[in-house]
Amino acid sequence: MAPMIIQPSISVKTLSESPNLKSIPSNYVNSAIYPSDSPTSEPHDYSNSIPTVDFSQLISTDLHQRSEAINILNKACQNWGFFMVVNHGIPENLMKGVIDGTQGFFDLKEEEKKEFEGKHVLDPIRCGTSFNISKEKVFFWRDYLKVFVHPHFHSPSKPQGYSDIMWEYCEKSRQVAKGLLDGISEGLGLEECYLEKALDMNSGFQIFIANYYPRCPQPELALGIPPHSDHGLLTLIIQNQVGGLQVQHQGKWVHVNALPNSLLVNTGDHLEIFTNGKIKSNVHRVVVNNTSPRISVAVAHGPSLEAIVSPASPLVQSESNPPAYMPKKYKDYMEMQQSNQLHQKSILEQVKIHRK
Ligand SMILES: O=C(O)CCC(=O)C(=O)O
Ligand SMILES: [Fe+2]
Repeated sequence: MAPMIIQPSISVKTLSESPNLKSIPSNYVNSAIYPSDSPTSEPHDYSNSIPTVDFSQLISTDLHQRSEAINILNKACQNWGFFMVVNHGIPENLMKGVIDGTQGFFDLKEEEKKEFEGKHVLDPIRCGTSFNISKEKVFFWRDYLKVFVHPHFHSPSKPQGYSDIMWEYCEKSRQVAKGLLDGISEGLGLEECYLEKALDMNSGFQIFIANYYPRCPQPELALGIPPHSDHGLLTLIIQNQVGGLQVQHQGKWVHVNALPNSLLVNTGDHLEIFTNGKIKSNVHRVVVNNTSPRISVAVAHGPSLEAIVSPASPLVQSESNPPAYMPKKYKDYMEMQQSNQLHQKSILEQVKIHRK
């Protein structure tokens, strides 16, 4: 008998909890549509070479230590677009609290979660399943909650205590993102605060994305999130000890084995635009498994939604290195990414200037 088709009006968490689910519905089979994206292509074992940035060195008053950390950070951005951050100062129990609160959110009843469903991609609180079910033919094995947390803080009213913990975590996460962006600015030969000022980071857009990837009976056929890049500047990710994130490096998939209590950091499309391609946004995906549900929280940091972003003028030269991206309002870019299908760097391609 052909597997049933399920319209995802319910969460994939609820679907995965249905008794005797031995196979996935056919409209979750990603391998049919994107065979090259499918998790069966073996990840490359580069995991031990993922760069690590020591945040305490980056903010050290010892100039030698700081310049060494800036060097590691900038190489990581240019060669990988991905790195782990240790000694970041975010308390372990706060990170655990965020993950526990997120579990509590996804454990709410379907009717309770419906309250936070949202209608439009610019609604400040939105939960759902897959990425964009109105555009997708095949769905992803993932439920999400997306909340705008800066410059105006929003949060779902349930579960109890989640809002406070989200607020505290997002504040701390912004401090780490600022330290990293200052270091990136300096590494590019700009003033430390150049990027912060140019992109009006005091009103910077910060979004809290909680992801739930349930156990999957046929993990080799499904995907948690397809290969994509994030829209902002930097995304900071934590997870519940369960792996699944893979990053693309030199054309190969690398499985991320996170160091305990580290933050996982991705470069986003706006860092690529701002640096005129010197730093590329990282392409990553999430694979699922048959044994343990995975929870991740990705907090993305971007320019002000009103900022019109183009390559930074000190990083372009009209003759040798002309601007390679068209100016675009960040809000319009974000809206475009969220309203389409998520696939590779398809939105960035639309602002790229192709010269002959
Ligand atoms: O779950 C993860 O580790 C990554 C999630 C992700 O890529 C995203 O939310 O954009
Ligand atoms: Fe992502």
